[in-house]
Amino acid sequence: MTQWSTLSELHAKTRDRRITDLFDADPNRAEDFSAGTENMRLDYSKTNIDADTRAALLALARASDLVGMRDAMFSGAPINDTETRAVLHTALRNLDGGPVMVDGTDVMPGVLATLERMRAYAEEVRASTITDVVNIGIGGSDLGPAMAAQALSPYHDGPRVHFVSNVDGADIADTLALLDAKTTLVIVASKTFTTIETMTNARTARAWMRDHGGDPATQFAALSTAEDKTADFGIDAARVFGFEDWVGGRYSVWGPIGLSLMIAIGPRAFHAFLRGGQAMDTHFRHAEGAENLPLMLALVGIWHNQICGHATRAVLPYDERLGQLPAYLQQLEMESNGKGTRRDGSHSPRDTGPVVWGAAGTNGQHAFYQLIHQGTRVIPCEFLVAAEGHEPELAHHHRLLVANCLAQSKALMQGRDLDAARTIAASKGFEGAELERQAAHRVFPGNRPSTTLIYPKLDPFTLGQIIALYEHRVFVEGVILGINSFDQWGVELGKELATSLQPVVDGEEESTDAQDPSTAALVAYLHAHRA
Ligand SMILES: O=P(O)(O)OC[C@H]1O[C@H](O)[C@H](O)[C@@H](O)[C@@H]1O
Repeated sequence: MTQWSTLSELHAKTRDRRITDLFDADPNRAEDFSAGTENMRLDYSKTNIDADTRAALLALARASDLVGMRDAMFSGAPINDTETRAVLHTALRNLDGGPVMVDGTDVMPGVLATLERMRAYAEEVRASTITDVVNIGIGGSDLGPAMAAQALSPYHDGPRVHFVSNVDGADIADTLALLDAKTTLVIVASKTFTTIETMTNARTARAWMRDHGGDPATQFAALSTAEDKTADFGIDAARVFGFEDWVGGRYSVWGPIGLSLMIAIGPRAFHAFLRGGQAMDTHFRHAEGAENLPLMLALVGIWHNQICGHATRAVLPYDERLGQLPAYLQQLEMESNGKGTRRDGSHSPRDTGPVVWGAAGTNGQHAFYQLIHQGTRVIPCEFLVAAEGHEPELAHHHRLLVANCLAQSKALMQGRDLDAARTIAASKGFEGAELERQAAHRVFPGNRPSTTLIYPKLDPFTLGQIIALYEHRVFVEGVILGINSFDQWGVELGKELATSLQPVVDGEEESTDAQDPSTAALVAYLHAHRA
């Protein structure tokens, strides 16, 4: 019997049991079903996982050759095997970890030299008259630094940073409207330096700077693997920060793509951020079985998605400054593991990466938690919360925030039964059939699973740990599912069709028979309704 069928059988046997009964049976459950590093704790005790399930999940990981794949990744083997590339974002934070070989060459001297150039340039910008930095990029060249810049706003002591990603002119127009071209630095962030949204925004920013008294020759920098293309754009090599194709876009915040973050928080804090990522790498490589945080987070994910069949997972940071974490994780998780084809070319026999969504608490409570508590679908929830905030004078806010976070996972687990609902309805003065009807609306099924990641404070080191934790979680899930988590062929078709549709939308080419009738009708509407 395979590990998958063992797990399905365990699920069939245990699906109706209450999580609260597991706590009654094991007074030590909260400890037994938590994993941690020295400063961070992942509590997965409020799930339906028991010792047998966990053992079967760990056996599944072992049978997937997780250790072999993990070692292959860290050692620079070309595990991105549809693009024949190594996967070495971990090298960007391998500050004192020794050589990392790709094709017989140690990449660490180059990584450290680029980091030193970034440091020197960041210091130069921070000491200059630059007041604002605009990072123009999209996808992995935007979501990481934008999320991290918001997460670490208490550490900002440099110029203000802004992020422009959307090709919708509204994005760049609204951003530039606030800025002085003479004191603005534009950073064009694009791994390929061909992405149409980014290049369009970069050209618009360049024209704006010229027209408003700035100097694009000195006030533009570039972050890219394509240094020839940055030269063609007219950016001096002194302000080009390169990286190699073994850094995937959605894994790139640790290197040059993090330059805007480094300018905002300073090289020391950026260094602490890298140290946090490195600490999680060390933990991931050495912590055994159930002690291993990324492994356990991944196995909880596999249990909920592939075994229990819950199609989505909600990421719910009770940390306002992690408000962009769900969007960041949407790319990290869904672009990495949202694939139906396995490494060997076969179709996956089971569902792969789940839909990831969410928003910062407590705001979500007043919007979509209704469905999480009483809807017909079960949505595993992943809570994140810090023991301490950054505003000591507002510690009472933080205590309220934490109380809400803990209350939600407790409510999801415990629910409220019909008797309790009847008591509430009776207290409102309802009687008879109306009492029964009113009570039915006040029942919470409960038994809804959640995890809680708790950490001391959202400082640069901790943020580094959190991001690396999720990166390795995605890696583990990908290995278990047999997926290459490091390519993204699914974004190609839309890009190609956008290129061929552009002249039709522009009106330079007729909409031909090659166009499906729906698209042709939409194009006709566009042409009829624009000035
Ligand atoms: O950094 P760039 O080359 O501009 O790419 C930006 C983004 O666009 C692509 O479509 C990919 O789906 C993303 O993985 C990537 O992060």
